[in-house]
Amino acid sequence: MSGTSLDGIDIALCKIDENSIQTLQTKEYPFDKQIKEDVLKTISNPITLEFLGTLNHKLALMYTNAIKNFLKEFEVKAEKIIAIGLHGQTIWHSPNKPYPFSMQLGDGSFVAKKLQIDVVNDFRSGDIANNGQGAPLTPAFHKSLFDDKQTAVLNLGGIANITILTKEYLGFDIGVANILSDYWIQKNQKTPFDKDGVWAKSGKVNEELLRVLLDDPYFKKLPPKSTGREYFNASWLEDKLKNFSSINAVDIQATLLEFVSIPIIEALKTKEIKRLIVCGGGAQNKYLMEKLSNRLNKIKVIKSDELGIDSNFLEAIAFAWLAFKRINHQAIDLSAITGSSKPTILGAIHGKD
Ligand SMILES: Nc1ncnc2c1ncn2[C@@H]1O[C@H](COP(=O)(O)OP(=O)(O)OP(=O)(O)O)[C@@H](O)[C@H]1O
Ligand SMILES: CC(=O)N[C@H]1[C@@H]2OC[C@@H](O2)[C@@H](O)[C@@H]1O[C@H](C)C(=O)O
Repeated sequence: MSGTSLDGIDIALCKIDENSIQTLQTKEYPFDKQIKEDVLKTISNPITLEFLGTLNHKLALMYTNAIKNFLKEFEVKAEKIIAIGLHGQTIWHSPNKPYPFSMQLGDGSFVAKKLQIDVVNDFRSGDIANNGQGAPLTPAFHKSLFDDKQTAVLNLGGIANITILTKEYLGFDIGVANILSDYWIQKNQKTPFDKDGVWAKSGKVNEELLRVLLDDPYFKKLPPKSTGREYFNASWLEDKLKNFSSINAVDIQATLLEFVSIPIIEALKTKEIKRLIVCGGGAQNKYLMEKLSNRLNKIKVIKSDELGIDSNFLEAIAFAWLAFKRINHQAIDLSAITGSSKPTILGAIHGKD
């Protein structure tokens, strides 16, 4: 799994059967800096088809090398692995246009042939073909793990997505998690992210800017809805900041963190939920977790680690599960989440031979 944060490649080795999933090993590998630049360039600039094809290959090579290292380090033979669930790198997600699509790069055939392991990728196109958003897909996995009717699961990656498991089953992309605060701290403090939310905590929320950020039409849309870096990105933020040149950088960071938490609180306030299980890198942000706990005072906010699932790897584990579903020809019903018209077998198989 490599997600919208472009911060690493998460690998999870899982043993899965119909009724259980066991995670045997996990490890994060670095995301190549030049490839990260190429992905960002692809999202924000016109590029040639040659550039796109080359990036498709470079990502495949990076994933192949990471998996090779993983197998070596944990002494796992390729022939022991039934399949790799390869999310790929989302470069454009456009589910609402007349010709909808979601594009993930990282050539699956290349990875399968080089590693001699079957690969499942392109998990989102089938859902979109059946009139769904193509995202988020992990709610189906959250439901299989935690379905006790009083739970919500929150992923705080680059984008934030929620799964609500009450009498109603709901899931959608809430909005931004770390994309904008990562950008802002990289620009102003030259560090990759705001560790534990310390910088945001030292600033003061600017209510006027907050109102402008929250005024974006995405927050007024009803689910099913999904979004990504092609919408919430550096240009989006810089555009909103045009009339706020006098605010201190640290106060902008504080406002961005508040901007992350408010739509989460809004999404949960009318729901009958007793616990919120948080995963994704943002679960490590102590200040954000503190804020959520304080504001959602009737809801117990925990990290998925407390339930035995490493919060940094829950998405990677989900894609192993999705690959299991594809290999076993099992359709997944995401109609309540993505708005798809029927249960769909998600993913494309690239054989090792
Ligand atoms: N200790 C920490 N304190 C604050 N933030 C953290 C910490 N550790 C990680 N993060 C944040 O988590 C981000 C990475 O999250 P994650 O790996 O879940 O994203 P992703 O999977 O790429 O995104 P998505 O789920 O949108 O595809 C980092 O970019 C950083 O902002
Ligand atoms: C198009 C795309 O890559 N979407 C990601 C992104 O990252 C978080 C959120 O936006 C979610 O919708 C999705 O990822 C997870 C794995 C999902 O499909 O559930």
